Amino acid sequence: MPDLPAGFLDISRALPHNHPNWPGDPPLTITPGARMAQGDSVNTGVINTSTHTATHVDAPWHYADDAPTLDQVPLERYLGACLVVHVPPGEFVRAEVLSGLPDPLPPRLLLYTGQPARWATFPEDFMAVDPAFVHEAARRGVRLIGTDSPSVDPLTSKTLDAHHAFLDTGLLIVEGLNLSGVEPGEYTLICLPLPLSGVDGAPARAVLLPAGLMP
Ligand SMILES: N[C@@H](CC(=O)c1ccccc1NC=O)C(=O)O
Ligand SMILES: [Zn+2]
Ligand SMILES: [Zn+2]
Repeated sequence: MPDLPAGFLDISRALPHNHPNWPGDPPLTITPGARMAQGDSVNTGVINTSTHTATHVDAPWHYADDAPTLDQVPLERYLGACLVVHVPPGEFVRAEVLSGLPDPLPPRLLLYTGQPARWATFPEDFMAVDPAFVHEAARRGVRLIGTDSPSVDPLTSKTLDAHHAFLDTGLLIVEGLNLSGVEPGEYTLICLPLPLSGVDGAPARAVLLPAGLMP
């Protein structure tokens, strides 16, 4: 029984107990609740997670105290035409990656930087995004950028220059995608953050559909 209909791709990271998170953030935990084996009428569980676990979206409030929380971001921003781009190795995703790509670009850009499908430990060595890339993508019509990295800024950044470029341009961020095995090209993105209110972001289930299946 296939997980998804033909042509659909799950680009979400699996969420096992103790999934590693950003240094200082607790890992995802899934702990038992009720157990039928102990006489309860049902089995239940309790999930404890960072808003930034694995595949997740950042609301602008994550990086600006006067910016929208997740419930204030229209869901349609996470749904529709996108372009998956394979990025050459390096420390930062640079604007040169966009040369040779269509102008205007599709409204959503998903960056595959080579991150594996599973993080056994937190990937401290990941590609961040150069703020100039964000500005050039915005100039060419992009409204959302997703990455397989756990952040658009380097692990040790205190100034969060990339996040602030997203704030300045109004682009949205998806981090921790699982783009391993996804061919470059045009698709339709369905990215559904948990409907939490008053938060800085949320874990999301993201899939790709063949291009054109949605307006
Ligand atoms: N995925 C997050 C990582 C992050 O910034 C973060 C996550 C949890 C706790 C602290 C964080 N950042 C800096 O302290 C992000 O880049 O948006
Ligand atoms: Zn994040
Ligand atoms: Zn972020």
